[in-house]
Amino acid sequence: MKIHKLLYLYLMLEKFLEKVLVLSRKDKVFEDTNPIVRAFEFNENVAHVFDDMAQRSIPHYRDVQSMAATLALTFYQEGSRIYDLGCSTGTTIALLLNGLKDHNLSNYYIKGIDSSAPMCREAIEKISSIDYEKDRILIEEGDILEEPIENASVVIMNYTLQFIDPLKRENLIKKIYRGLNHNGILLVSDKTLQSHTDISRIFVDNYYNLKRKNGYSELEISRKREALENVLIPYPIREEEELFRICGFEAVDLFYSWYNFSSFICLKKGQ
Ligand SMILES: C[S@@+](CC[C@H](N)C(=O)[O-])C[C@H]1O[C@@H](n2cnc3c(N)ncnc32)[C@H](O)[C@@H]1O
Ligand SMILES: O=C(O)C(=O)C[C@]1(C(=O)O)C=C[C@@H](O)C=C1
Repeated sequence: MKIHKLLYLYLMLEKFLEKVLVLSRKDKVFEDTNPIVRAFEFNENVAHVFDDMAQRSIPHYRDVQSMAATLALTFYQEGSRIYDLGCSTGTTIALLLNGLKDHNLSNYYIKGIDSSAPMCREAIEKISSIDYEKDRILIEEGDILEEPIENASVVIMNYTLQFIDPLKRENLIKKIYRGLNHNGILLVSDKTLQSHTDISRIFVDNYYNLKRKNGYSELEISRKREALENVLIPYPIREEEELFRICGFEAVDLFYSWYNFSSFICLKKGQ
């Protein structure tokens, strides 16, 4: 066989394998071919397809990630720690790492914490393809309610606070406030409620339209809604802002908002 024919076959095979890999990582957790999930969990099945799930279920996921990384780099203090609480597959950490490298910052320490072992494995695999000093990043399987926060200039908690027992949220935010250096920030993204139920309903309708547009069926949408009941507990935006304020943050603002999803920046002011 001629060499160019062999090369062509090789390229076709590579494309085919790429497609198989992408398809195997497609979120089918709530499809009718799979057993019903009663209560949503970040288990092996979810971790394996989480990147696809997040991109198709979280509005403007990539934009929020990149805005959070930009803000983190703006407030990062040389020699301090950056925490990613509920780091899942390490997407934010990978972005941060690339940003720190672009800015020639080398004296950093990043800690990603997640209570799901399969998520931690995915995160470790994702960042393994990036060149960095190994002792500058730690991905730890642990409970963010238990883990200490120390010498932090940036704490990121994207789409994680919504999964924490509401009775434990205040202590967690107070602990983060105490662990932050002055002029440090907490970035939080969550699904939120509006101040009036009529408006909340319309925003949720728009959210489900986005899921339909992103390829989820009615069955997948309703199965996931049921599985998330009492697992993901959203707060009204004003209440979430108030929570950050009563825990000490002197300045609280939105850095991103899309119908029923909001991203907050909370600043611990200087002395
Ligand atoms: C929606 S995902 C977060 C997504 C991720 N931050 C991102 O932006 O791609 C929520 C994560 O929080 C983790 N989680 C939930 N409760 C936790 C806890 N108490 N301690 C640590 N991780 C927790 C879950 O295992 C899950 O990986
Ligand atoms: O509320 C929903 O239906 C979602 O799918 C949202 C959401 C989230 O915001 O974390 C829930 C679980 C997954 O982690 C991805 C997206």
